[in-house]
Amino acid sequence: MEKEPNEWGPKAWAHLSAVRAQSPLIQCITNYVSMDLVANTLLSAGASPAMLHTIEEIPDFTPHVRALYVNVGTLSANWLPSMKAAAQLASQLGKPWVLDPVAAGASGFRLNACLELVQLKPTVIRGNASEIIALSRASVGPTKGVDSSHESMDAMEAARCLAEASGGIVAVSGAVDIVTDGRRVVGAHNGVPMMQKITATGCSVTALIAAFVAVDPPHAFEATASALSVYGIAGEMGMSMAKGPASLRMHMIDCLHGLDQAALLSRTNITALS
Ligand SMILES: Nc1ncnc2c1ncn2[C@@H]1O[C@H](COP(=O)(O)OP(=O)(O)OP(=O)(O)O)[C@@H](O)[C@H]1O
Ligand SMILES: Cc1ncsc1CCO
Ligand SMILES: [Mg+2]
Repeated sequence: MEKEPNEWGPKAWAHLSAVRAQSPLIQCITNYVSMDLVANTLLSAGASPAMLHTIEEIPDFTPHVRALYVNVGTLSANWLPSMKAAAQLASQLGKPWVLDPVAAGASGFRLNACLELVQLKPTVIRGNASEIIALSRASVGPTKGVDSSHESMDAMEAARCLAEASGGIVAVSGAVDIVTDGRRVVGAHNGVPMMQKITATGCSVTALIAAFVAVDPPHAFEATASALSVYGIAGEMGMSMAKGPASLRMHMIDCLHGLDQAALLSRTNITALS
């Protein structure tokens, strides 16, 4: 899609600059597969990650974080109470929290866990198309597990419904990243297909959304679209040096760390979809 010059480049730069200046502390209750890439993505963006998940620590630690990130990727029954307790406390304290409903439709247990977490009013939910469709319909179904079997555009209506039902922002990643608050819908057109061949890039962009929302809680919609675009730009710039998924992973971290204003302003590609 042709890029239109608009106000999104400066917004994305303002968010990234604020993360770099403030280094917000982000509590991450995330899956085992993603912990390393999530922490490195947050650090390279300028945020401060902490992977604390045991329930005993939540009353002391969660009040000090700027945002909470909950990801159900390697869910087990003994982790769910921590996720709920941290989400509940974050909500009570007026802190943003962000949900990644990995493989939401893979089992009844996982779907119910995600629906219970949605009841705790996440500021943002970011999933791939299959995850957002499963969550919006509250249905367990044929699934490719953590990967999507739908295009992001197929999930636009599901995303809008879920945003209305949850009262938060919903983002669907894919070739076009869709962001909606139930009324407005924008698409972020950055990124490269090879990002799907690196495990936990989705988990990592959700964590980046938490960092961007942490520095601008009143504008969670804008912060979410900005984070998706910035991560996509790191992918585009990294791809020009990469030989495959493993080196793209490394170059993306470097590019996110080094991303400057000129590159960001010229590459940010966010457009209205409704
Ligand atoms: N076809 C594509 N073109 C460009 N960028 C893409 C494409 N598909 C995915 N991406 C980007 O890759 C990142 C991960 O999105 P994806 O939809 O693969 O997440 P996911 O399925 O939740 O991944 P994971 O579960 O492995 O963390 C996002 O930043 C997204 O914008
Ligand atoms: C592969 C995988 N399995 C559970 S979580 C995860 C990381 C990508 O979502
Ligand atoms: Mg995912």
